[in-house]
Amino acid sequence: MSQSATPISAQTLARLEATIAERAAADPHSSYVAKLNAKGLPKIAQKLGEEATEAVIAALVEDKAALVGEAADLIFHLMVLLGNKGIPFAEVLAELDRREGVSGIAEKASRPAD
Ligand SMILES: N=c1c2ncn([C@@H]3O[C@H](COP(=O)(O)OP(=O)(O)OP(=O)(O)O)[C@@H](O)[C@H]3O)c2ncn1[C@@H]1O[C@H](COP(=O)(O)O)[C@@H](O)[C@H]1O
Repeated sequence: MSQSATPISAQTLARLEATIAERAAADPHSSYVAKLNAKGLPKIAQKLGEEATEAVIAALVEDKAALVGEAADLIFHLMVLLGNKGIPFAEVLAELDRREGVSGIAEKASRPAD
């Protein structure tokens, strides 16, 4: 892979975000994303909470395969919520990048000087 190529994981999330945006106003009878958006923000938020709980349960019962599935459901529903709120996923990634920079600086500051 060339240095400038987008990593697979980022491509996956970008593709999913585009699909969610495209499906938001589709027919709720043929699209789960459209069905959720038609029900509104409280329903999307409720589903996100349910998926988070299911992920926690899978982790606590040590079912790794189930946890992978629940984690995918959780990320998917988070992306539907962000889409409904008009927040690009890139903003979340930028916030994570910013924190990485902040903690990197804090780490350096806590190290004794040479
Ligand atoms: N990644 C997902 C995805 N993950 C989970 N789900 C759905 O999320 C739901 C969660 O399971 P539940 O049992 O809690 O849901 P449910 O009982 O059907 O839902 P409710 O009646 O409670 O609302 C299931 O219906 C899953 O099919 C998803 N649905 C869609 N996608 C992606 O979104 C794209 C667009 O989907 P459509 O909008 O359906 O075209 C698809 O191509 C996929 O890439």
